[in-house]
Amino acid sequence: MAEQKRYRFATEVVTVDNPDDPHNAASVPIYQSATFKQKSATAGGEYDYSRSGNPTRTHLENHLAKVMGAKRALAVTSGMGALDVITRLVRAGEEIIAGDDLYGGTNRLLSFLNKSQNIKTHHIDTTRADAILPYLDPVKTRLVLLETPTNPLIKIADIPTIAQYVHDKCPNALVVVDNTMMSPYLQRPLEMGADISYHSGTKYLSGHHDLMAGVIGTRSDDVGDQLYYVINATGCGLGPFDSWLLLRGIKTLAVRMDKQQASAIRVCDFLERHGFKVHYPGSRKHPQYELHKRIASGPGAVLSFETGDVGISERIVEAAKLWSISVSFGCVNSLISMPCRMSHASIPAHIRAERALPEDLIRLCIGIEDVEDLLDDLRDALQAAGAIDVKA
Ligand SMILES: Cc1ncc(COP(=O)(O)O)c(C=O)c1O
Ligand SMILES: N[C@@H](CCSC[C@H](N)C(=O)O)C(=O)O
Repeated sequence: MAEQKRYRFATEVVTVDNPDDPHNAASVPIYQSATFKQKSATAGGEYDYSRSGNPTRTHLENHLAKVMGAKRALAVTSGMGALDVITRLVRAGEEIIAGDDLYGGTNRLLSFLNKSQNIKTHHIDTTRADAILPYLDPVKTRLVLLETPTNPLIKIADIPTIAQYVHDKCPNALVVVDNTMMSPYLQRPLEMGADISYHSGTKYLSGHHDLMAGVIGTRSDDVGDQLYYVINATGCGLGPFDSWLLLRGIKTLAVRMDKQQASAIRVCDFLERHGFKVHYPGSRKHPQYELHKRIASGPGAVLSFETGDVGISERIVEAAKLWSISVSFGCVNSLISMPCRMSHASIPAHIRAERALPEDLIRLCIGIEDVEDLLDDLRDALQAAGAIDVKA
């Protein structure tokens, strides 16, 4: 059979294959059904029960596998659900290695696994690839979990080098990359040696903050089967309506990201010109600017910055009008937040301090509004909070 022609990402992501539809529906239908009838007691079809599989979810998963460059993709009810499924491949007594800057909910799940199942996580500085070497144990290490860029300090991990170290020393360990902040449009962990790449589909993949979803991609059939087993056993597969919404949302990923990223570069430049310390891999001042450029095709649209004073940061966030005060990112609307008070509040204050997470940090998620309006609103908020003097 002739090989199917592959197109560039922006074409592949908007082209959802649906060749078997009896009516040639242009949009994949929502199979809003819990059960599927059988022809006889013994002749089961492809689907019997939506926990085990649903045609809308299958379409989504096939499409995700294509755009992620995965052998198999699986869709579940949230990003945390995705990590829960992945960590169920770890047994009591085995170990995880993860970053020391990472999403608060991820930190919470790793702490829970430590307390409830004796699965210890070593938190290391993932900006230095060789920092992992002393912790790699061929018997104990089961998962190496990387966020890059990290949430919220936007630190970069060298995925290919770390994956090489792990696979050389620990053949049974899986390298897992949380690719939420970049999306498969900008960064492709499975092509750089990661075994599993996962996303909070709540963010860029869907793009509109109208659903919760988690997405897991793997380049191994065996790992895919193990993950599917957990999803069916625990019942966290994504429902048909949310699968449809995600399938619809993902079609515009490339255009959204191009626009959001272009505006984020402007916002970063604006903040740096006003003297703020900005964390953004699109800035030449970012200590890992070159590394990020090697492993990703763009800096994305999330940045954080420091003001030097928690009170000033609170005033900035509260003075913004166009930027909604909200957790999450990846939405078409622009968001502003204080991670230590919001998305990362579940990390105990003393651990935030140990890991040097600045309490005054403000995180911005840049949406698709007119960038001049975003800059005007940010300028007004900074001015109202006394963080800049535009007349000076
Ligand atoms: C980097 C990152 N990974 C995973 C998650 C978890 O995703 P969800 O909220 O969809 O469970 C989040 C945020 O929630 C996140 O910021
Ligand atoms: N109350 C939630 C907070 C979710 S934060 C969502 C997102 N990942 C972000 O970084 O903003 C919780 O406790 O999990």
